Amino acid sequence: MSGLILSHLSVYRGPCPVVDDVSAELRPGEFVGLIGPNGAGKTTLMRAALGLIRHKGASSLARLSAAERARTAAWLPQMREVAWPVSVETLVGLGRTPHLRPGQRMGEADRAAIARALDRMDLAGFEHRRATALSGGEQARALIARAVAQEAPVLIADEPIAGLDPAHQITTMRLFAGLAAEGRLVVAALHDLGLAARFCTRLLVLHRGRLEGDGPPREVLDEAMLARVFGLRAYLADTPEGPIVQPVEVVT
Ligand SMILES: Nc1ncnc2c1ncn2[C@@H]1O[C@H](COP(=O)(O)OP(=O)(O)OP(=O)(O)O)[C@@H](O)[C@H]1O
Repeated sequence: MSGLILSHLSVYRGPCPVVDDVSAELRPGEFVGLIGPNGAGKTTLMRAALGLIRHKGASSLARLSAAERARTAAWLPQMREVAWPVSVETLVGLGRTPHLRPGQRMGEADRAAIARALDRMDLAGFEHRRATALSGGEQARALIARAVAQEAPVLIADEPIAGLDPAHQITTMRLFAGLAAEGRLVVAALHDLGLAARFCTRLLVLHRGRLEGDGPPREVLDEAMLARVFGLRAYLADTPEGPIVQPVEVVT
């Protein structure tokens, strides 16, 4: 299975880097949470890692041809609006495109991958619904299902649980942790520090474009970092269910 190696990755917007010299080796089997305040550079870092925008330094994914990259990495962008009035099954089926030759019809394996992804995102029974007629959270789940149906070795997701209800946030985080446990690399930008701490195996902290922390959640999420990077005071505890990180107050 593939990982992702970032080497001195920088992205400039004008004279200023919004991603500044980021290096990291992300391995198969990891569920990596990319955390940082608004504007820290998370989306820009992921897009550069995928080779979607100009950057300096290197990303192992950006070096692949477009066809190889589509088979290697599934990408779930931040914007979740579905524009086409197709069925949910057709939408999720688009995730299989990298596996098909031009003009090739989907086969049994593709249909099974679509059914698995629908089931994992709690969308069984939605197959024939029009995607544009789903609620915002249901559309978000259908788009996650499309990315999951790709069954690529790497899944990169920008705020995948934004807009989902609490139960579906947890099931999605559990699904991503399960995909990582199967040997895939999952990278997700996340704002919910509590869920990131509980489900991710590793957190990368981005602050003003720079990597300010990298390691297991309970090593990375300490009082000093939360105050400095997020301007937060949080309740931190270890429980049999995993770590609890609950923001309590803004540090002024
Ligand atoms: N096309 C662009 N042109 C100029 N500046 C940009 C562009 N896209 C992003 N930026 C700037 O780059 C910085 C990083 O943006 P980015 O979207 O990567 O942040 P983010 O960490 O994903 O934020 P959020 O949590 O709000 O989604 C921000 O200051 C943003 O204003």
